[in-house]
Amino acid sequence: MLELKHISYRVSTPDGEQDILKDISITIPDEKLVVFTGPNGGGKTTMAKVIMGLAEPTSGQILYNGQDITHLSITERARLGISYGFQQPPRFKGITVHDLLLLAAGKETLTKDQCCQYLTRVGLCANDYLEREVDVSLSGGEVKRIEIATILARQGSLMIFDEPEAGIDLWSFARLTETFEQIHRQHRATMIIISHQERIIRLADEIVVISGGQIAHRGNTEEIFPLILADTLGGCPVLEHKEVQL
Ligand SMILES: Nc1ncnc2c1ncn2[C@@H]1O[C@H](COP(=O)(O)OP(=O)(O)OP(=O)(O)O)[C@@H](O)[C@H]1O
Repeated sequence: MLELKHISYRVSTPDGEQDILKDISITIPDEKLVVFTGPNGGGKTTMAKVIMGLAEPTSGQILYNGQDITHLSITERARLGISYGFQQPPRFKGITVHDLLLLAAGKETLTKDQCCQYLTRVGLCANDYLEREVDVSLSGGEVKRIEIATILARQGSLMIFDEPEAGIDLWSFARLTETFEQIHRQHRATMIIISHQERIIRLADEIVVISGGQIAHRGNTEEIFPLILADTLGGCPVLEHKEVQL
């Protein structure tokens, strides 16, 4: 179980202090699939980074399976089974896809068949990719899919995916959503997926709408979808009282 208690995250900007996360408390039970969604800049990625240890909260506490992990390093959290797939994954010159899968799986060897199983889940063929370097020669969508494959290879207990749909073609996306469904059905891990994609949102046990650094809404698909659909007009205080000529 993951528990965030009164988490705040404040940064200094040229315009002064800015509260990116404001007193967020949430409990995510084991084996649930929870989707964080909401408007751009709402604080979703920051939440994920705080959970993974990439950003230290200004105040509050994070518990994982009862253990206080607030001040643990990324490596220590990874050892506890927490893994995070970046919105924009890094590239590793000189490291092949096979090396990365091996590192992620924490094993001395992986057969081609095993690598193939992870890569197929994200729509990649081991024959084409295993010996390729994870460098600038790969497209954004390829790097993204390789990173997701490494998270699958890690087999952690809490997997956080940051916009897994970004840059991924429809065919690979369909396979990926099936993979999320399968992990969920087989109770293999807790998943937090940051997403704007209806198909992923519909997989969730719970949808958490994060806006303005706070949890704006929480609920299941039936409760949250109408709210998302009704809130498509947005709002801009500058334009509020003016007719815009386009
Ligand atoms: N270190 C920082 N310094 C200044 N501003 C920051 C910092 N980190 C995050 N922000 C700001 O905090 C807000 C929330 O960012 P975050 O990336 O968490 O949003 P998000 O909900 O994931 O957005 P998106 O849907 O666009 O990915 C944004 O306005 C961002 O510019």
